[in-house]
This record gives sequence, structure tokens and C-alpha cells, in this order.
Amino acid sequence: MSQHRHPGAPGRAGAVPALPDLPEATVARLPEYLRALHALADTGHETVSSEGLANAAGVNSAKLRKDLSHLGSYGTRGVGYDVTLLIDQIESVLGLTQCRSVALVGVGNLGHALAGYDGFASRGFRIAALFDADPSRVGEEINGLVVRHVDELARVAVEESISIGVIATPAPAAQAVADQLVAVGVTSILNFAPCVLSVPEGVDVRKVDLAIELQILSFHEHRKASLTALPGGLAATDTQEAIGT
Ligand SMILES: NC(=O)c1ccc[n+]([C@@H]2O[C@H](COP(=O)([O-])OP(=O)(O)OC[C@H]3O[C@@H](n4cnc5c(N)ncnc54)[C@H](O)[C@@H]3O)[C@@H](O)[C@H]2O)c1
Repeated sequence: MSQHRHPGAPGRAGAVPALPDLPEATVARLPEYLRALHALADTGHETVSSEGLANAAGVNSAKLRKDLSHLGSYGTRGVGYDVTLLIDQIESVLGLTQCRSVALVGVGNLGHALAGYDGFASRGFRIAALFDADPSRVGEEINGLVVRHVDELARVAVEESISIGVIATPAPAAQAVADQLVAVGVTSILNFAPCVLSVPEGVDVRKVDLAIELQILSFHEHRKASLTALPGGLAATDTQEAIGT
């Protein structure tokens, strides 16, 4: 675990200073830079060049410099970026300077794996409550947390200052769970169920679907196979760039 994280007390975000309006793609890459920076800090690096950080994060260095310039971070010629300073800047922009409390709804196969994963805390997230609708799962203890019935969501969400909801129920139940989360004031939802959720304005939903990622990789496999079949074979391309990561 990095020694450069200083999460504050759990709870909902309070008043925050105005943030730069960042491109969504930049926001999506900031956690990659952060992960790479924490690894550098943990191995004793105090500075890093844009090329070094770009390699560690798996992006090209021009893109990285542009992303970081949005944060007002340009590095020092010949020295690079100050690792600790950049960690602080990115954590501040991502709102990671306080630990956020997460509720996980649906504690089946996937929910068990998520609830049992110890890696969220070091990245600023505390799984604070587990819910399921199946009475046979209620009362089970996972990683020190007891699974509660989803009917307790409203009360517990307030008690635990839940700010993010994670949905790991089957797709047919996901919309009702999202509605319950929204009704108790949760405005950020991570949805693992393979369906589109309808939420009011102001509620952010991120969807994680490994099958979609595999389908995208399948396309690239398919494309590579079709290119190697051409006279001259596959052109030398950076696959990650081609995929758009
Ligand atoms: N995003 C991904 O990459 C990915 C990967 C695997 C599974 N999934 C999806 O994640 C979801 C869970 O998969 P799983 O294999 O863990 O399923 P599962 O059947 O093992 O678990 C689902 C759990 O949700 C509970 N549940 C059902 N309705 C509920 C409700 N209204 N409120 C609270 N809990 C409720 C069930 O009791 C059960 O414990 C599915 O939608 C699945 O398609 C997504």
C-alpha cells in the first residue's frame, strides 16, 4: 500500500473548490497515472519523466502531458514531475482526499468477490454495507461485514454516509435497486448488471461489463487475423493505441 495516501474521515463530500472542467477521457486516464505514481513512490522514486510515467501508465507521453496540463501540472524541464506533488494534485482533482463509503447490493458470486477484495481501501473507498434480497444470504459475514436485507438500505445508507452504490444483482432487479439507491440520496452508481439504468439528472452511472471488453478484444483479434491474411501482413501498430486506451 502506498504511503502517500491520506484519506480523511469517511463521509459525503462537503463543499469543494471549483474544479477544472476536464475532458472525460482525461478523467478516465487520471486513475491510471495515479496507480503508476503510487507504484513509483512505493519504490522510492521522487521524480519521473513524462516518458517514464507514460510507459508505466500505458499511454503515449504527448497525451499524458496534455492531460496533466489540464491540471496545471507541466513538470520541470530535465527533471520531470514531482511524484508526491502529482499524486496530491490528481487525488485532489478526483476527490480522493476523503475516504468514500460504498454500499454493495447483491452479494452473490460477483458480490462475494468484490466484498472480499481488500484493495479498495488503499485507493480511497470503504465498503461500508452489504445488501441482498435473499433471506438465506442475510446475516452472512464477509470480510468483517454482515450482509443485511435490502429493506434496510434507507436507514443504513444514512447511518454509514453512503456516497456510492455498487449493483451486483441480476439485470432484472438492477433498475429497482438503482431506484432505491437514488431514493436514499446516492448520486453515483457502479453497475455490474448487463442492462441500461434510467436515473434522474445529476446521478452518475458507470457500467462495468467484462463481456463487452472481451467482445472488443474479439473484434481486434478478428481484425488482426484479417490483416495478416492480406499480402504484406499486419502493419506494425501500437495495439493499445488502436484500441483507444
Ligand atoms: N460486469 C461484469 O463484468 C460482470 C461479471 C460477472 C457478472 N456480472 C453481473 O453481475 C450480476 C451478479 O452476478 P452473479 O454471478 O454474482 O449473480 P448471483 O445470482 O450469484 O448473485 C446475485 C445476487 O443478487 C441478489 N439479488 C437479487 N435481487 C436483488 C435485489 N432486488 N436486491 C438485492 N439483492 C438482490 C441475489 O439474491 C443474489 O445473491 C449479474 O447481473 C451478472 O450478469 C457482471
